[in-house]
Amino acid sequence: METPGNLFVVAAPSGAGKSSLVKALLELDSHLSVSISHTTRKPRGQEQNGREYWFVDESEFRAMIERGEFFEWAQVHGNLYGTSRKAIHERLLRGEDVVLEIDYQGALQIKQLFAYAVLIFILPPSWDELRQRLLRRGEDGHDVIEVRMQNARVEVAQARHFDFVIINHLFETALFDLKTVVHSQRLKYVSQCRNRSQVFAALDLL
Ligand SMILES: Nc1ncnc2c1ncn2[C@@H]1O[C@H](COP(=O)(O)OP(=O)(O)OP(=O)(O)O)[C@@H](O)[C@H]1O
Ligand SMILES: Nc1nc2c(ncn2[C@@H]2O[C@H](COP(=O)(O)O)[C@@H](O)[C@H]2O)c(=O)[nH]1
Repeated sequence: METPGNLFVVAAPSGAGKSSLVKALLELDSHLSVSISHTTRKPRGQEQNGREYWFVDESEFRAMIERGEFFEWAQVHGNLYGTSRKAIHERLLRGEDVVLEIDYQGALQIKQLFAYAVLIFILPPSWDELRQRLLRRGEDGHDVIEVRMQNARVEVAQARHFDFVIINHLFETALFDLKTVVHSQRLKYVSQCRNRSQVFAALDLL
């Protein structure tokens, strides 16, 4: 069996720029792929089923929970989101590196399962800039933005549980920081291999 690939988890308050950073990272790094989550949220304008998310209704999502199909799931901003086993298990087993773009609750669940996962938290430079980014993105209405701004206070307080914190002020600087974290983890990879296979064996994932 290959040694399981690296698992990177990127979390941030909504609007801090994690999707933009991960997208730019994927364009630079062909060894990395992103996990597609399931959500009960309705698709935004250009979003497509199976590209940004697998969009499902609540009964389907809850049936997946019952069947134990998620590595992690959480309620975020009033909707359900989860990472299915199917989304990442095979790829990790093939030794591929995978990045999850999920909230802090999911990130902490993943760390419990995969101790070697690298948790990265993206911070906005200020509350004001966070609100401006949500407004400029133009995808969410006023009420949704207010909920996300309130939740951001709770989310940012969790940054201390993460392995790395990156401030996304200048986009190119933050992208450089993210690339550096990914590369440094790959350098550590060899010493962790045995431990990693043991984690997979303990979870009956082999
Ligand atoms: N460094 C930056 N400076 C200015 N604008 C930025 C920066 N990074 C991202 N943005 C912009 O901020 C907006 C929010 O970014 P993005 O959608 O990537 O956030 P997110 O954290 O993934 O949010 P969500 O969790 O809601 O998906 C986008 O319009 C993006 O272009
Ligand atoms: N715990 C999980 N959180 C997830 C997952 N996929 C996305 N998310 C987080 O939800 C919010 C809102 O996302 P949006 O696309 O509606 O703006 C954001 O923090 C995402 O990171 C998941 O599978 N599990």
